[in-house]
Amino acid sequence: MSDHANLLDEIKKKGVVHGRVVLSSGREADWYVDLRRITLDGAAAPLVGRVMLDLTEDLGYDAVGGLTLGADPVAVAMLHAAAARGRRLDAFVVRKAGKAHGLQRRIEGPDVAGRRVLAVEDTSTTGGSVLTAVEALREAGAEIVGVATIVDRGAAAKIEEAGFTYRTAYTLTDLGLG
Ligand SMILES: O=P(O)(O)OC[C@H]1O[C@H](OP(=O)(O)OP(=O)(O)O)[C@H](O)[C@@H]1O
Ligand SMILES: O=C(O)c1cc(=O)[nH]c(=O)[nH]1
Repeated sequence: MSDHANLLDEIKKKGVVHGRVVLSSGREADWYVDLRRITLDGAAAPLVGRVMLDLTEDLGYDAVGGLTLGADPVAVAMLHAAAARGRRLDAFVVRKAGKAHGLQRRIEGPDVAGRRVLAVEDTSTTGGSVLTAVEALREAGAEIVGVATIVDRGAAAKIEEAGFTYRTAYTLTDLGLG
């Protein structure tokens, strides 16, 4: 089976949780896609790196990251998958709020100013989190080549309306939830 098919199996097996939940936006839902159980899973995380690289390879970027925490292991998986392919890819972490001590950086990691970057998320429902990351990246002087998620939970229109190229590895229909 392909990496894409294997990762879909892993998400269905380990990531989908049924039950009443409150989402990041404050909305309520009857199921949750817990992608941390995928991006931090020793078998699934390497698939995440390769699938997300394959999905976005044509966009031409040399740094990847997004709003902590969901985006962090996605970006790190991509960094390692790229290294395994002989390609240099840096990662960064966008803090939810600026830090008051130390170097007081909002975006941690190698500098993004003037670089072509990809903004990632594990999943996106309203697009609010990833668009917050994109705003911080723009303020820091990065050029955002696109936005990519593992699972789109309904944010595609909002992200595209904001003017970004948007890619997702899986839709809710792929997961049997659409
Ligand atoms: O598209 P949105 O409506 O913004 O929702 C999606 C966000 O929700 C989850 O993170 P969460 O806010 O739970 O925070 P965490 O990553 O710190 O756990 C997920 O990782 C996305 O970042
Ligand atoms: O909208 C969210 O907060 C959200 C939905 C979901 O399915 N998974 C997740 O991690 N966050």
